[in-house]
Amino acid sequence: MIVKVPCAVIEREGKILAAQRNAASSLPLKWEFPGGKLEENETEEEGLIREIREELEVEIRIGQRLPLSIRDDGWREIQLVPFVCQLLSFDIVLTEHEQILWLFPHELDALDWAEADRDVIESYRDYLQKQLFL
Ligand SMILES: Nc1nc2c([nH]c(=O)n2[C@@H]2O[C@H](COP(=O)(O)OP(=O)(O)OP(=O)(O)O)[C@@H](O)[C@H]2O)c(=O)[nH]1
Repeated sequence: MIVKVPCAVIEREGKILAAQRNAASSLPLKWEFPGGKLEENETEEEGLIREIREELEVEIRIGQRLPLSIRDDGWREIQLVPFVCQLLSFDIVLTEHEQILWLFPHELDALDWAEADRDVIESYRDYLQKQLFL
């Protein structure tokens, strides 16, 4: 079974939003990019907008799609689909996560990320590097 999970690399003033999963979830207290599994007939973008509303109660604008990061759970393949995003509203309310942090890209490595997210961080840094030469 393949499970698509769009997630948001949310940028603000040069920093990125990192979110800590709650203690009762799968991958408890691991850090991730907010997002979640798609519902039936949703596009990746629709699903991501819905998840960010549910989890953070904010609106986002979706930008560049980054490469998939794939994780084999044993019984399912999680395909993490990251998008670079901007906030359109700023009053974040955490409904599911333990806490969030805004970190500069070089600070991200210090957190205990979900395994699939390490590749996302790499892809995001590549993306930033390319932006510099546009
Ligand atoms: N939202 C999100 N999920 C991630 C990331 N990295 C990663 O491995 N995942 C995994 O992708 C799945 C996303 O599911 P979800 O957020 O919609 O819901 P969930 O925790 O109830 O899922 P689950 O109980 O099926 O594991 C989870 O299994 C989660 O562990 C990430 O950066 N963001």
